[in-house]
Amino acid sequence: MIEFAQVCKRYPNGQEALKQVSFELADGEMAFLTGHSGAGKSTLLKLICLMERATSGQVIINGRNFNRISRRKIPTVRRDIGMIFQDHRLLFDRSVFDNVALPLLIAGYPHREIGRRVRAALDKVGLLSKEKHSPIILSGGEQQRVGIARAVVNKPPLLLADEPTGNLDPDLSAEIMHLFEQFNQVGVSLLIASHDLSLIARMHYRTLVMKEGQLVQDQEVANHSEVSVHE
Ligand SMILES: Nc1ncnc2c1ncn2[C@@H]1O[C@H](COP(=O)(O)OP(=O)(O)OP(=O)(O)O)[C@@H](O)[C@H]1O
Repeated sequence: MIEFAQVCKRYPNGQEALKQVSFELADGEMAFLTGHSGAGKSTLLKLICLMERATSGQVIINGRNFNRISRRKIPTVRRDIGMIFQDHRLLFDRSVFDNVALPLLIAGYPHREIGRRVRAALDKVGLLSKEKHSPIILSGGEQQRVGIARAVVNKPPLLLADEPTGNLDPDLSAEIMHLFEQFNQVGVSLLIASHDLSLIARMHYRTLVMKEGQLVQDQEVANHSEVSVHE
């Protein structure tokens, strides 16, 4: 699903955010990405959703070489990737329904199909009864769930989350993680960037650790082995 081979990212100001990063995430796998602030987690996710381009190396997502995707094709490619942010980036002057419908409107889905899919997504995150509300009156956890419904509404095979529980208390964070696990159980691949080491430890999933732009540890949970990438 995700393949990084010797990926480097240097921003125009000279900052080297990723240095020779290589890893693979299999179809249907769920993994965490962690590391200190500035380690390169967001940059890595941005390369996967084509918000940024690699300076060198290969980024291959779902069999497609992202180095070769033209600007014109970016919106089409992004439809296969759901993105969840810490600040959820909801439109407060639109209803919950309209926020979740946005990706489908942009993709040109027919009206009736939009209604059906939005309600299915809201049902999955437990917010069907709030479709007419403005997100501004919802709690932080509910707002995050609206963001998740928006990310999954067109059923992408891959979900990326950047600090999805950053503003939430432990119970709400666990709820959001449980939702992610449910998507994973039906075959969705997930890569979740998080600072929350205690939450990650409780979850027992593969964890990629970044430090100063390098992938320094790839901790597989299945066999409890720890692989040090850079000795
Ligand atoms: N658009 C940009 N232009 C220049 N430098 C950038 C840009 N975006 C990020 N950086 C730098 O690249 C490095 C990696 O940043 P990145 O946001 O990927 O880290 P992060 O691990 O996600 O950090 P945090 O946990 O604080 O979000 C940092 O030194 C950051 O200052």
